[in-house]
Amino acid sequence: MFTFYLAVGSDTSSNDLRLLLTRKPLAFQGIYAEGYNEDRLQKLAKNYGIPIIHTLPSDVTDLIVPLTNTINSPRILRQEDVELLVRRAQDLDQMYHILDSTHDGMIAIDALSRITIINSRAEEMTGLYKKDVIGKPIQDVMPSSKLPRVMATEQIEYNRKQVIGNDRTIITTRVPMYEGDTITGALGVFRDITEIVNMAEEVTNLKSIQTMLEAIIQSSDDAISVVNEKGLGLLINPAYSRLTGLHKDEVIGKPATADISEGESIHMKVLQTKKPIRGARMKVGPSKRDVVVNVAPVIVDDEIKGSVGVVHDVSEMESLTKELEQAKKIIRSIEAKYRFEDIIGSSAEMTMAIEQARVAAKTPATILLRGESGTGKELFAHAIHNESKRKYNKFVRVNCAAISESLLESELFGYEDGAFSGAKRGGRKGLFEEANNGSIFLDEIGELSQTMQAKLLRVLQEKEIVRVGGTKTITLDVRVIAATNVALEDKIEAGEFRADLYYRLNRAPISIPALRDRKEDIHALSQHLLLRLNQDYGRHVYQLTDKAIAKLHSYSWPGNVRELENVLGRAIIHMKLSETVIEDTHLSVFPTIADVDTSKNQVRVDDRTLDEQIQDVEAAIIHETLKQCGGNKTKAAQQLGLSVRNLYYKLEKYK
Ligand SMILES: Nc1ncnc2c1ncn2[C@@H]1O[C@H](COP(=O)(O)OP(=O)(O)OP(=O)(O)O)[C@@H](O)[C@H]1O
Repeated sequence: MFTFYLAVGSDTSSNDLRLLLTRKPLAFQGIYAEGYNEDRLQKLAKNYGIPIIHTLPSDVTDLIVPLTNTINSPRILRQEDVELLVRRAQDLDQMYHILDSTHDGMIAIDALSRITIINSRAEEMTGLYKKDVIGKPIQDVMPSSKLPRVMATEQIEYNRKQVIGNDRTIITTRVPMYEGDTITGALGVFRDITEIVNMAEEVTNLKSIQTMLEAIIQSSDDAISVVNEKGLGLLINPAYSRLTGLHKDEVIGKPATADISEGESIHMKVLQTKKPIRGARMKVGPSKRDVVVNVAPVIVDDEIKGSVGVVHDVSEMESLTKELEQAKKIIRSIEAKYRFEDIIGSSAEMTMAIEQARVAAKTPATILLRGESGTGKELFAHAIHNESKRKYNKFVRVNCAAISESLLESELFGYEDGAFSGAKRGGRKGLFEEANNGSIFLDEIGELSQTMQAKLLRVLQEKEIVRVGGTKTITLDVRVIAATNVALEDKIEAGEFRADLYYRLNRAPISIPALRDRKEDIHALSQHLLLRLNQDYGRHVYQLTDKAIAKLHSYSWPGNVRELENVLGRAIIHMKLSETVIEDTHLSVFPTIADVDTSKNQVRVDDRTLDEQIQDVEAAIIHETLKQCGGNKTKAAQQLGLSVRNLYYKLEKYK
C-alpha cells in the first residue's frame, strides 16, 4: 500500500498555486504550501491534525502528481478541496495498486502529452522509472511513443506489434481518453508477448521434430513399437507389421503382455524395472525370423511414461555374413597355415620340389608354382612364406580366376575415394598394399586378362602400384608367389599370355608332380589326410588295408591330392561307426560318371531328395570332365558351357 501526501505548492513557471499529491513515503507527513494564506493553512492543518511543511525535499517534488485540474480553484484551498484531494488520493492509491498488479504495461499521458501514469510492469518493460518520468513530456523520455499520435488522430489503435530493445516483442493497444467531449489524454496498454512468441516457436519446432521423428519411424527398416506406461500399444511402424504379421489394430491400445515373443513381453519387463534391455535374441513372426531386440524405458522427469522397442531382423544379415565368409574364402585368405613339414612326399620328384622351394623361399625372388590342380601349390605357397624372413608379415591369397576383371583390379590395387559408384568412402587398400612386407599368392595366374597382365608386370618391374582412380604411386615390398595349372607356354603361343610377364614369373619355377607320377607317396599321404578327416568328422579311422592301398594305386588321380582327400572323406562317411580300417570295398564310392547311365535310361536312385541326388550327378559330371581335360579348369569350363568363375563356384560347393 502506498501512502499519499498532500501538498500545496506553486507552479514554478506561472507562480500559480498548485495542489499536489505525492506517493513517496515521507519521513514526515503534512501540508506544504508556499505563498499561501498562512492562516487558512494553519486552520486546515489543525482541522486535519497534520503539520505544515514549509520546505519539500527535491526528491519528493519529483514524485508529485499534479492534481490541479481536479480542483475547482487552486488559489482558494477549501475544505472540500482537501477532502476531494484525500478521496482522489485514495482512489489513486487503489488505482495504482490495481495498475501495478496487472500483467499489462500501461502508460497514460495528459492533454499536454505529459506522462501521468506509468505502472510497474511498464517500468519493467521500458526501463523507465516513475520518479524520472511522471509529469515529463512523453516525447522527451520515449521519443518513439505513438500516444501523441493517438491524441491527434483520436483513433484507437488495436494490438499493434512492436519489437523493443533487442529481443522483446510487445503488442500495444492505444486509446484516446475523454472528459465529456474534450480529449484529456491517451492511454497505451501493452503486453510483452516475447514468451508467447518463443513458446509458439518452440511448439513449431516440436511439431517439426515430431513430423521428422514420425517420418524416421515410419521409414525405418527396423521394426519399432512403443507402449505407454501401462504397457498398452501406442505406435508401431510398417516394418513391425511386416516382421511380426501384426497390424495396427491388433497392437494399438492392446496390452503388450506377450507381444512378439513367447513368455512375458520385454516391454513389460522394462516398464517394471525401468531399465533398458539390449541385444535380446529371439525368433519372431510366422516365419520365425532371427531378431535382436533393444527396449528402452521412456522416462520424463523421473516418471516412467512408456517404453520403446526396436526389433532388428538379423536373419538376412546372418545369411549374408555366411555368404560373405564363403566368398572371402574363395578370394583370399590372410594367413599362411602350412609349413614344409606339412607337405608329405618322399618320392624323388617331390623331394626335389620341396628342396627347390626351401632354397627359393630364402631369396627375394618371384616364384612360379606349376602343377596340376590339387597337387598342393597353395600348400607350397604357405610353406614358402613361412620359411622366408617375411613370415611375421601378411600372406595374402588371391584366386585370379575366381573374380571378374574389374573387381580383381580394385581388389589387388585398391581404390581411391569415388573411383567408381559403390566405392567405399575414403577409398580402400588393395591386397598388394595389405601384403606389404609379406607375400601375395596369385593363384591361377594363367587366367589373368591382358590388361591385368600388363598391370602385374608393372608391379613386378617397378615395385609400385597406383590405386584405381588414383594418381599417387605407392612403393611396396611384396614377394609374389604365382601358381598355374596350365602350360603358360601354350598360352603365349596362343597370344593369351604376355611373354615378358612369363619371363619375369618363371625365374624360379617349381614343378609339383602329379599324384599319378608319385604313387609311392599315396600311402603316407592317405594316413596324413586321414588325421585331418578324422578331426573333421569326429571319427577314428587311421588305417587302410593293403587291398585298399592297391586300389588307390590303380587310379590315375586327375584331381591329385585333393581328390584323394575327397575319396577318403567319402569312404569315412559311408563307413559304419564301428569300422576303423578302410577296406577296398569302402572305396567303391569313387565319383564316376558310371553311376548314371543315360544311354540305358537307367538311373540309380536312393532315398535322398531330388536336389541332393541331382547335385551328386552334377558333381560326378564335373569331376569326369575335369579328368578328361587333364585337370585344366578353363578347358573343362568350356566343355561344360560354364564360365570359369561358375566352375570355381561349383568346385568349391562340391569340395
Ligand atoms: N603334399 C601334400 N601333403 C599334404 N597335403 C597335401 C599335399 N598336397 C596337397 N595337399 C592337400 O590337398 C589339398 C589341395 O591342395 P592345394 O589347395 O594346395 O592344391 P593346389 O595345387 O593349390 O590346387 P588348385 O590348383 O586347385 O588351387 C589341400 O587340402 C592340401 O592340404
